[in-house]
Amino acid sequence: MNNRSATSPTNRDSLVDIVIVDDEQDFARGLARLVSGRFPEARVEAALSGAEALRLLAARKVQLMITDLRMPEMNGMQLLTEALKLDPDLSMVVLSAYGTIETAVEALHAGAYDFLTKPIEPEQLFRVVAKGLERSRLLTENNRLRQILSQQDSQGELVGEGPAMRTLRQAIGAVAQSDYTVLIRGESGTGKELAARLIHRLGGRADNPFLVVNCPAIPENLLESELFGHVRGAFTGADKAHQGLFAAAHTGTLHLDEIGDISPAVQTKLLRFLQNGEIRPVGSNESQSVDVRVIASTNRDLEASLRDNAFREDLYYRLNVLTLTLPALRERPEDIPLLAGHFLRRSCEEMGLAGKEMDAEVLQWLTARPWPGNVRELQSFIRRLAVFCTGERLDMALVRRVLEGSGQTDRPHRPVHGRPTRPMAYKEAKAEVVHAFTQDYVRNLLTLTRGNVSEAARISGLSRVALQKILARMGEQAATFRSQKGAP
Ligand SMILES: Nc1ncnc2c1ncn2[C@@H]1O[C@H](COP(=O)(O)OP(=O)(O)OP(=O)(O)O)[C@@H](O)[C@H]1O
Repeated sequence: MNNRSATSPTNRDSLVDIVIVDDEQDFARGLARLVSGRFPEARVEAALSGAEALRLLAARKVQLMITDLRMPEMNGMQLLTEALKLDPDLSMVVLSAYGTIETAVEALHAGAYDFLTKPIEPEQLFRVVAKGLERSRLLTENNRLRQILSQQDSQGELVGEGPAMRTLRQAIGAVAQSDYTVLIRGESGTGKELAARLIHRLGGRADNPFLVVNCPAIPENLLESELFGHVRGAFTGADKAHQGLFAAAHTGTLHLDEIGDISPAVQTKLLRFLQNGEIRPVGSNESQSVDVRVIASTNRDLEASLRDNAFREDLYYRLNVLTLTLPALRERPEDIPLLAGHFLRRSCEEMGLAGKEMDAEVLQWLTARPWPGNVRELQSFIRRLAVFCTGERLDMALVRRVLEGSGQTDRPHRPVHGRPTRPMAYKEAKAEVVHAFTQDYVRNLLTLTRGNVSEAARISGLSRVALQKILARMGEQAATFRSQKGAP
């Protein structure tokens, strides 16, 4: 019997499935009719044996199964066990005419969701079915969220199908098979950390720790003890011994991000580790061996640092065993549509929104932009578009709104002429010019200081906080400027 509800076939995916299992045909059909009358959104089927119920279950997603306990061949308890093996999320309700409360409790222990006793009282039946369907809806929602999270975990994928990305993926695969030190080079936001994670994940250390240290983010005098640890009393305030990141990454991988920024003292210690696999905690006379693969990355011109004696040559050669260079996004514009689509899908999933589409014009515009902040900048721009898009399509009007909101324009470069762009009130005109001047000034200053906000604050006489606020209004990050060429 197939008690379809009135829902049209095109809506079948939104139907919920309920199966009623009883060897008494009339009873099973009667119950199915009763449930289907009350729950028109459900497709209710009767199965006359445990085997038939399992076949239905194997063929499609069933939300709720109501089964009699006493049946020939496979009884209700056996069906319960087998059904939950096939689908642990299934809401199983057992029915018993003869059972005592013990049988019901036994069924609950075996994983049944609820039980009902014969003769069935319709209101009680409807309550149990409604609760079971709600449970099933929540489990489905949970699974959806879990899936999104696991996709985020495996965000590992380096998106891009152009020749540069293909070559890079091959190189990553090859490098992952070895255990040598790797140096990843590339401008800020090109995916160096992503590449480092991928090397770790594809290599023999995948099940062991992967730790990342952003070297410039840790004050210079603390970096040494953060990396190598310290003994108690090593310096003022060291009232406890501290295990460093090298020890914590033992058997795994340590990603040293922005290696070009480390002090000479840390360079020396790092070199010692790369030469003999030993570290010495600050304040200790004893070295200890650790098994760590180092993946270093930098957006700096290390060769220039060598010439300026800011970076040790011997360390440079130790690090430079295997080098990967990540291309800037403007060098591989062919990947922009794919990346944009990928980030749009992910943003919509993260915000629980239905999928959105991008107008061809928007894709063209995105592809023509220079993206000085590389993939990171593209990613945050697409996120902003997704947040502000109220409909299903991302069009150029939305792009312009989002740009205006962050004080940018859709023209790639806007020269400041010191005069307003259209007839307007004095106050408004002045605000526009000041706004444009501030943006150009801050961009210029950060380019010159290579993204160093403290130095930019010192030169400009603005506070760091004020500078950060201006940057936030511009939708920029200081890191974006680290890789750009500037004087000196
Ligand atoms: N090819 C890519 N595919 C998908 N996402 C990417 C890709 N490249 C970069 N991303 C994303 O862009 C963001 C920036 O990447 P990542 O942090 O790896 O860059 P980076 O080069 O290490 O930057 P920085 O030098 O500033 O530390 C991350 O969210 C990352 O997931």
